[in-house]
Amino acid sequence: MQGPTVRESIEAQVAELQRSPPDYLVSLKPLQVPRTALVQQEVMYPCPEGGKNGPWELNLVMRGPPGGNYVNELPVRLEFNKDYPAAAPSVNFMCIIHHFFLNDDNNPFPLFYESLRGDHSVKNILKALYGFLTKPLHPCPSCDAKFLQGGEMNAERVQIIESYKKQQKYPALFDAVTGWREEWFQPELFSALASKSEDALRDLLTEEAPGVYSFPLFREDFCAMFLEEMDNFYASGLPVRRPNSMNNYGIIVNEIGMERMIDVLQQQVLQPISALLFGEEGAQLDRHHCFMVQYKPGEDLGLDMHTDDSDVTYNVCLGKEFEGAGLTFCGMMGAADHRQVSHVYQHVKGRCVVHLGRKRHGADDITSGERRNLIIWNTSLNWRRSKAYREVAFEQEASAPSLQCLSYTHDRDYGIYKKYPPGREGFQGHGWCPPSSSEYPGFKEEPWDATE
Ligand SMILES: O=C(O)CCC(=O)C(=O)O
Ligand SMILES: [Fe+2]
Repeated sequence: MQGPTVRESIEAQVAELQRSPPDYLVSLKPLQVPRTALVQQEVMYPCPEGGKNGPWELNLVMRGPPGGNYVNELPVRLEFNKDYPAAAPSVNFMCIIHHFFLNDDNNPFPLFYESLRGDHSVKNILKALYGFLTKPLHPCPSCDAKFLQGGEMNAERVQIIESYKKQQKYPALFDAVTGWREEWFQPELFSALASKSEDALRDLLTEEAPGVYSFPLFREDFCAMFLEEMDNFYASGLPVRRPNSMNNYGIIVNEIGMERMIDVLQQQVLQPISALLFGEEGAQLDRHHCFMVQYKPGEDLGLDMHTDDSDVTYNVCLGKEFEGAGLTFCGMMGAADHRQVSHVYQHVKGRCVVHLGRKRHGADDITSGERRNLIIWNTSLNWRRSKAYREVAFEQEASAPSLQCLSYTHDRDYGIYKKYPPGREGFQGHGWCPPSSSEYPGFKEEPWDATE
């Protein structure tokens, strides 16, 4: 007689947990086969139907102890493979969390897995995770202090979100249980998604340039409502987290309570489009960084050429009225034409542009009015683990870069061609691009001490 399969043994544990969940478990989804699997360091997709040999993923939501620093709902994913239970599942926090014992990818330090002492039952892992949210993994004065510091950062973030709950103008924008309303979307997009037809979706996509697509996303009244909510947050006086070091204006919407709502948008709307357009990078979107940028004369005007720390980027224009502010695209990071201009996209309110994060792009200066765009940087766990992601090959550039594609934050030859924008002179001499093996014939590096 055969014993239970790995899958059956995990499912039996899930059923038991559903029957008698610990207090800290908020919800537990059924075990499922992920969209992608990593085979021999390459992303393979889709996972074999039925998932007889794994991998499997278990998605759950839990919280830390009452009165502690992790009282918010925390989505967690456990990834199992066929070597379970000998091999522990990998644990991923699928959300923003500040915790000293998590690495940059939100995976617990190896010490966490050691603390399981070989007991890889789901129940024991959840118990250990609850402990992880309660006390330092490694008690010593230095770790105690860093654990507390991470915890306080987390609690401060949660506190801002909680305070804003009472002041939201449009609570529907934060209600991930009801989710995204049909009337917020451009009707043709909603119908294409509802039909689940790839052809219908494809018909809505305009290829603006190689690897750059646009499609109708939000209705104008939704854009207006969203902007009103952002202005309402600014007026609340609560601290605003800026999108990145290059933006003095704008806001990370995941920091004001929209993170779970963006999860829903990612899975219901962005995922099918990404899978259609970008078979590897977009096959399985797992996490996101979502923010609104804003530009107007007298404030930030545009954004230097760059690549995003995103696998698939969605960028939708919310308004208001403006002139200038094109989005200039160049080549893919590492490609011979990385710094050759490819296309200048003109934003249209409600319309979304989608591209790989590794496509070099920059926002041209606005000349009048005000522009606000909502940007979603999507990342894929398996794509980031793959060899293709980790080992970017840099080809030799064929010729000098297009002037529009030069980046003062990235390039070693910016000053050879252009004057640094006022206040940005300090970047001179700090560029890394192109790497020395990729220089075009006749490449000249700007000197460290050149002034203008
Ligand atoms: O302003 C835009 O439309 C693009 C901004 C952007 O590329 C970014 O924030 O990464
Ligand atoms: Fe960008």
